[in-house]
Amino acid sequence: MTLEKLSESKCHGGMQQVWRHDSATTGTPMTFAVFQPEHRATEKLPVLWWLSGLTCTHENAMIKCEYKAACAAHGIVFICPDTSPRGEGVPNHEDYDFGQGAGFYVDATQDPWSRHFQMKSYIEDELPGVVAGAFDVDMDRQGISGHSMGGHGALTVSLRNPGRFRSTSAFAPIVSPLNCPWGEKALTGYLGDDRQAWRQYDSVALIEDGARLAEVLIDQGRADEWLEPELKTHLFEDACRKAGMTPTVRMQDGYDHSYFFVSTFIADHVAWHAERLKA
Ligand SMILES: N[C@@H](CCC(=O)N[C@@H](CS)C(=O)NCC(=O)O)C(=O)O
Repeated sequence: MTLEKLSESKCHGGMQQVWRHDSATTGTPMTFAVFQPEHRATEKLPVLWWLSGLTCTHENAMIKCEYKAACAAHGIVFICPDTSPRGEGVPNHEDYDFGQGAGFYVDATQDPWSRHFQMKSYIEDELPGVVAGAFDVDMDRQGISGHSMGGHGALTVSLRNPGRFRSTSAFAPIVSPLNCPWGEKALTGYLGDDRQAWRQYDSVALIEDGARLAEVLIDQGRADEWLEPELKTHLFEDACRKAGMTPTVRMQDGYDHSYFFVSTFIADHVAWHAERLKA
Protein backbone atom coordinates (compact mmCIF):
# COMPACT_ATOMS: atom_id res chain seq x y z
CA MET A 1 0.00 0.00 0.00
CA THR A 2 1.45 3.36 -1.06
CA LEU A 3 0.68 6.56 0.77
CA GLU A 4 1.15 9.72 -1.23
CA LYS A 5 1.59 13.00 0.61
CA LEU A 6 -0.43 15.69 -1.19
CA SER A 7 0.41 18.64 1.05
CA GLU A 8 2.13 19.60 4.25
CA SER A 9 2.17 22.83 6.26
CA LYS A 10 3.60 23.63 9.66
CA CYS A 11 0.85 24.82 11.99
CA HIS A 12 0.88 25.49 15.77
CA GLY A 13 4.30 23.81 15.89
CA GLY A 14 2.96 20.61 14.35
CA MET A 15 2.26 19.47 10.80
CA GLN A 16 -1.04 19.59 8.94
CA GLN A 17 -0.80 17.09 6.11
CA VAL A 18 -3.07 15.61 3.43
CA TRP A 19 -2.48 12.07 2.20
CA ARG A 20 -3.95 9.83 -0.50
CA HIS A 21 -3.87 6.04 -0.80
CA ASP A 22 -5.48 3.38 -2.95
CA SER A 23 -8.19 1.83 -0.83
CA ALA A 24 -8.79 -1.89 -1.29
CA THR A 25 -12.12 -1.44 0.53
CA THR A 26 -13.66 1.26 -1.67
CA GLY A 27 -11.70 0.36 -4.81
CA THR A 28 -10.81 4.05 -5.23
CA PRO A 29 -8.11 6.47 -4.13
CA MET A 30 -9.08 7.90 -0.73
CA THR A 31 -7.80 11.18 0.72
CA PHE A 32 -7.50 12.07 4.40
CA ALA A 33 -6.09 14.93 6.47
CA VAL A 34 -3.81 14.39 9.51
CA PHE A 35 -2.64 16.95 12.06
CA GLN A 36 0.37 15.77 14.04
CA PRO A 37 1.50 17.93 16.98
CA GLU A 38 5.19 18.48 17.55
CA HIS A 39 6.53 15.42 19.39
CA ARG A 40 9.67 13.43 20.13
CA ALA A 41 10.69 10.86 17.47
CA THR A 42 9.97 7.95 19.80
CA GLU A 43 6.66 9.27 21.13
CA LYS A 44 3.30 7.69 20.21
CA LEU A 45 0.40 10.11 20.52
CA PRO A 46 -3.31 9.54 21.17
CA VAL A 47 -5.51 9.90 18.12
CA LEU A 48 -8.87 11.62 17.67
CA TRP A 49 -10.92 10.63 14.62
CA TRP A 50 -13.17 13.26 13.06
CA LEU A 51 -16.04 12.17 10.83
CA SER A 52 -17.48 14.97 8.70
CA GLY A 53 -21.00 15.70 7.52
CA LEU A 54 -22.95 15.91 4.28
CA THR A 55 -21.17 17.49 1.32
CA CYS A 56 -17.79 17.41 3.09
CA THR A 57 -14.44 16.08 1.93
CA HIS A 58 -11.38 15.66 4.18
CA GLU A 59 -10.90 19.40 3.74
CA ASN A 60 -13.90 21.12 5.37
CA ALA A 61 -12.95 20.28 8.95
CA MET A 62 -9.26 20.86 8.24
CA ILE A 63 -10.05 24.43 7.22
CA LYS A 64 -13.05 25.35 9.37
CA CYS A 65 -13.06 23.25 12.55
CA GLU A 66 -10.23 25.06 14.41
CA TYR A 67 -8.96 21.92 16.15
CA LYS A 68 -5.24 22.51 15.59
CA ALA A 69 -4.33 24.79 18.52
CA ALA A 70 -6.16 22.52 20.98
CA CYS A 71 -4.64 19.35 19.51
CA ALA A 72 -1.16 20.93 19.61
CA ALA A 73 -1.67 21.92 23.26
CA HIS A 74 -2.91 18.47 24.29
CA GLY A 75 -0.60 16.42 22.04
CA ILE A 76 -3.37 14.71 20.08
CA VAL A 77 -3.27 13.55 16.45
CA PHE A 78 -6.46 14.61 14.58
CA ILE A 79 -7.59 12.70 11.48
CA CYS A 80 -10.24 13.79 8.98
CA PRO A 81 -11.22 11.10 6.46
CA ASP A 82 -13.36 11.77 3.39
CA THR A 83 -17.10 11.09 3.63
CA SER A 84 -17.37 8.82 0.57
CA PRO A 85 -15.46 7.34 -2.33
CA ARG A 86 -15.15 9.62 -5.34
CA GLY A 87 -13.81 9.73 -8.84
CA GLU A 88 -14.25 8.20 -12.26
CA GLY A 89 -16.54 5.20 -12.32
CA VAL A 90 -17.95 5.94 -8.84
CA PRO A 91 -21.73 6.40 -8.92
CA ASN A 92 -23.18 9.71 -7.79
CA HIS A 93 -26.53 11.38 -7.34
CA GLU A 94 -27.60 14.93 -8.13
CA ASP A 95 -28.80 15.59 -4.56
CA TYR A 96 -26.38 16.81 -1.88
CA ASP A 97 -27.62 14.24 0.64
CA PHE A 98 -27.02 11.02 -1.29
CA GLY A 99 -24.07 9.60 -3.23
CA GLN A 100 -20.64 11.20 -3.21
CA GLY A 101 -20.11 13.34 -0.10
CA ALA A 102 -22.91 11.44 1.66
CA GLY A 103 -21.59 7.95 2.38
CA PHE A 104 -23.33 7.79 5.80
CA TYR A 105 -20.54 5.49 7.08
CA VAL A 106 -22.39 2.35 5.91
CA ASP A 107 -21.37 -0.66 3.82
CA ALA A 108 -23.81 -0.44 0.90
CA THR A 109 -25.48 -3.64 -0.25
CA GLN A 110 -27.51 -2.23 -3.16
CA ASP A 111 -26.52 -1.65 -6.78
CA PRO A 112 -24.88 0.51 -7.99
CA TRP A 113 -23.53 1.66 -4.61
CA SER A 114 -22.20 -1.58 -3.14
CA ARG A 115 -19.11 -1.73 -5.38
CA HIS A 116 -17.47 1.37 -3.85
CA PHE A 117 -19.58 2.71 -0.96
CA GLN A 118 -18.05 0.61 1.84
CA MET A 119 -17.44 3.41 4.31
CA LYS A 120 -18.11 1.40 7.49
CA SER A 121 -15.33 -1.04 6.59
CA TYR A 122 -13.07 1.73 5.37
CA ILE A 123 -13.39 3.73 8.61
CA GLU A 124 -13.48 0.78 11.01
CA ASP A 125 -10.96 -1.57 9.40
CA GLU A 126 -8.79 -0.26 6.58
CA LEU A 127 -7.97 3.33 7.54
CA PRO A 128 -6.99 2.53 11.17
CA GLY A 129 -4.45 0.03 9.79
CA VAL A 130 -3.08 2.62 7.37
CA VAL A 131 -2.81 5.24 10.12
CA ALA A 132 -1.26 2.85 12.65
CA GLY A 133 1.41 1.86 10.11
CA ALA A 134 2.31 5.36 8.97
CA PHE A 135 2.08 7.79 11.90
CA ASP A 136 3.28 8.04 15.51
CA VAL A 137 -0.06 7.04 17.00
CA ASP A 138 -0.95 4.94 20.02
CA MET A 139 -3.95 2.89 18.87
CA ASP A 140 -4.72 1.97 22.49
CA ARG A 141 -5.68 5.63 23.00
CA GLN A 142 -8.29 6.49 20.38
CA GLY A 143 -11.22 8.89 20.58
CA ILE A 144 -13.87 9.67 17.98
CA SER A 145 -16.05 12.66 17.18
CA GLY A 146 -17.87 14.15 14.23
CA HIS A 147 -20.48 16.54 12.92
CA SER A 148 -24.03 15.86 11.71
CA MET A 149 -23.78 12.80 9.40
CA GLY A 150 -20.32 12.43 10.94
CA GLY A 151 -21.79 12.68 14.44
CA HIS A 152 -24.01 9.76 13.47
CA GLY A 153 -20.84 8.05 12.23
CA ALA A 154 -18.96 8.69 15.48
CA LEU A 155 -21.79 7.42 17.68
CA THR A 156 -22.50 4.30 15.62
CA VAL A 157 -18.86 3.34 15.00
CA SER A 158 -18.18 3.64 18.73
CA LEU A 159 -21.35 1.79 19.80
CA ARG A 160 -20.50 -1.09 17.42
CA ASN A 161 -16.91 -1.36 18.65
CA PRO A 162 -17.01 -1.54 22.45
CA GLY A 163 -13.65 -0.83 24.06
CA ARG A 164 -12.00 0.58 20.94
CA PHE A 165 -12.54 4.24 21.81
CA ARG A 166 -11.76 5.74 25.19
CA SER A 167 -13.89 8.77 24.35
CA THR A 168 -16.83 9.54 22.07
CA SER A 169 -18.38 12.91 21.31
CA ALA A 170 -20.51 14.51 18.61
CA PHE A 171 -21.66 17.86 17.28
CA ALA A 172 -25.25 18.10 16.05
CA PRO A 173 -25.41 14.37 15.25
CA ILE A 174 -28.10 12.66 13.18
CA VAL A 175 -29.07 10.30 16.00
CA SER A 176 -31.57 8.09 14.19
CA PRO A 177 -31.43 7.58 10.41
CA LEU A 178 -34.47 5.30 10.83
CA ASN A 179 -36.45 8.35 11.91
CA CYS A 180 -35.45 11.22 9.63
CA PRO A 181 -35.69 12.07 5.91
CA TRP A 182 -31.88 12.22 5.36
CA GLY A 183 -31.51 8.76 6.88
CA GLU A 184 -34.53 7.22 5.17
CA LYS A 185 -33.33 8.38 1.76
CA ALA A 186 -29.70 7.32 2.19
CA LEU A 187 -30.28 3.99 3.91
CA THR A 188 -33.02 2.97 1.48
CA GLY A 189 -30.60 3.69 -1.35
CA TYR A 190 -27.55 2.02 0.16
CA LEU A 191 -29.18 -0.85 2.11
CA GLY A 192 -32.62 -1.42 0.58
CA ASP A 193 -36.04 -1.58 2.21
CA ASP A 194 -35.29 -4.04 5.02
CA ARG A 195 -35.20 -1.67 7.98
CA GLN A 196 -33.80 -4.40 10.23
CA ALA A 197 -30.57 -4.06 8.23
CA TRP A 198 -30.47 -0.36 9.09
CA ARG A 199 -30.35 -0.87 12.86
CA GLN A 200 -26.56 -1.28 13.06
CA TYR A 201 -26.36 2.21 11.55
CA ASP A 202 -28.70 3.95 14.00
CA SER A 203 -27.41 5.03 17.42
CA VAL A 204 -30.88 4.81 18.99
CA ALA A 205 -31.51 1.31 17.59
CA LEU A 206 -28.03 0.16 18.64
CA ILE A 207 -28.76 1.25 22.22
CA GLU A 208 -32.21 -0.38 22.09
CA ASP A 209 -30.47 -3.55 20.90
CA GLY A 210 -28.05 -3.53 23.85
CA ALA A 211 -25.00 -1.46 22.84
CA ARG A 212 -23.69 0.92 25.51
CA LEU A 213 -21.22 3.78 25.93
CA ALA A 214 -19.95 4.70 29.38
CA GLU A 215 -19.83 8.39 28.48
CA VAL A 216 -20.82 10.61 25.54
CA LEU A 217 -20.50 14.38 25.06
CA ILE A 218 -22.87 16.05 22.58
CA ASP A 219 -23.15 19.71 21.66
CA GLN A 220 -26.24 20.79 19.74
CA GLY A 221 -27.23 24.30 18.65
CA ARG A 222 -30.79 25.34 19.52
CA ALA A 223 -30.94 27.51 16.37
CA ASP A 224 -29.88 24.59 14.13
CA GLU A 225 -32.38 24.47 11.26
CA TRP A 226 -31.99 20.68 11.07
CA LEU A 227 -32.60 20.00 14.77
CA GLU A 228 -36.34 19.37 14.56
CA PRO A 229 -36.66 17.77 11.08
CA GLU A 230 -33.50 15.64 10.97
CA LEU A 231 -31.28 15.51 14.05
CA LYS A 232 -33.85 14.88 16.83
CA THR A 233 -31.39 14.87 19.71
CA HIS A 234 -34.22 13.98 22.09
CA LEU A 235 -34.52 10.49 20.56
CA PHE A 236 -30.94 9.76 21.66
CA GLU A 237 -31.57 11.19 25.13
CA ASP A 238 -34.75 9.06 25.47
CA ALA A 239 -32.92 5.88 24.39
CA CYS A 240 -30.07 6.61 26.80
CA ARG A 241 -32.47 7.25 29.69
CA LYS A 242 -34.24 3.93 29.08
CA ALA A 243 -30.86 2.14 28.91
CA GLY A 244 -29.50 3.78 32.08
CA MET A 245 -26.89 5.78 30.13
CA THR A 246 -26.17 9.35 31.16
CA PRO A 247 -24.81 11.30 28.19
CA THR A 248 -23.79 14.93 28.55
CA VAL A 249 -25.99 16.81 26.04
CA ARG A 250 -25.37 20.54 25.91
CA MET A 251 -28.03 22.55 24.07
CA GLN A 252 -26.30 25.74 22.96
CA ASP A 253 -28.47 28.87 22.62
CA GLY A 254 -28.36 30.68 19.29
CA TYR A 255 -25.97 28.35 17.45
CA ASP A 256 -26.83 26.98 14.00
CA HIS A 257 -25.58 23.86 12.20
CA SER A 258 -22.44 25.33 10.66
CA TYR A 259 -18.75 24.97 11.36
CA PHE A 260 -19.03 28.37 13.14
CA PHE A 261 -20.87 26.40 15.84
CA VAL A 262 -18.44 23.47 15.71
CA SER A 263 -15.38 25.72 15.89
CA THR A 264 -16.81 27.45 18.98
CA PHE A 265 -16.85 24.25 21.02
CA ILE A 266 -14.13 22.09 19.43
CA ALA A 267 -11.49 23.10 22.00
CA ASP A 268 -13.85 21.92 24.78
CA HIS A 269 -14.23 18.58 23.02
CA VAL A 270 -10.51 18.15 22.41
CA ALA A 271 -9.85 18.88 26.11
CA TRP A 272 -12.59 16.43 27.13
CA HIS A 273 -11.10 13.72 24.88
CA ALA A 274 -7.59 14.54 26.13
CA GLU A 275 -8.62 13.94 29.75
CA ARG A 276 -9.75 10.45 28.83
CA LEU A 277 -7.03 9.66 26.28
CA LYS A 278 -4.23 10.70 28.61
CA ALA A 279 -5.65 9.30 31.86
N1 LIG B 1 -26.98 23.52 3.01
C1 LIG B 1 -25.88 22.61 3.16
C2 LIG B 1 -26.42 21.30 3.66
C3 LIG B 1 -25.36 20.36 4.02
C4 LIG B 1 -24.71 20.74 5.30
O1 LIG B 1 -25.21 21.52 6.12
N2 LIG B 1 -23.56 20.16 5.47
C5 LIG B 1 -22.85 20.35 6.70
C6 LIG B 1 -22.74 19.01 7.40
S1 LIG B 1 -24.33 18.23 7.49
C7 LIG B 1 -21.44 20.84 6.39
O2 LIG B 1 -20.55 20.67 7.17
N3 LIG B 1 -21.25 21.44 5.20
C8 LIG B 1 -19.94 21.80 4.73
C9 LIG B 1 -19.35 23.04 5.32
O3 LIG B 1 -20.03 23.80 6.03
O4 LIG B 1 -18.14 23.28 5.07
C10 LIG B 1 -25.14 22.42 1.86
O5 LIG B 1 -25.82 22.26 0.82
O6 LIG B 1 -23.91 22.44 1.87
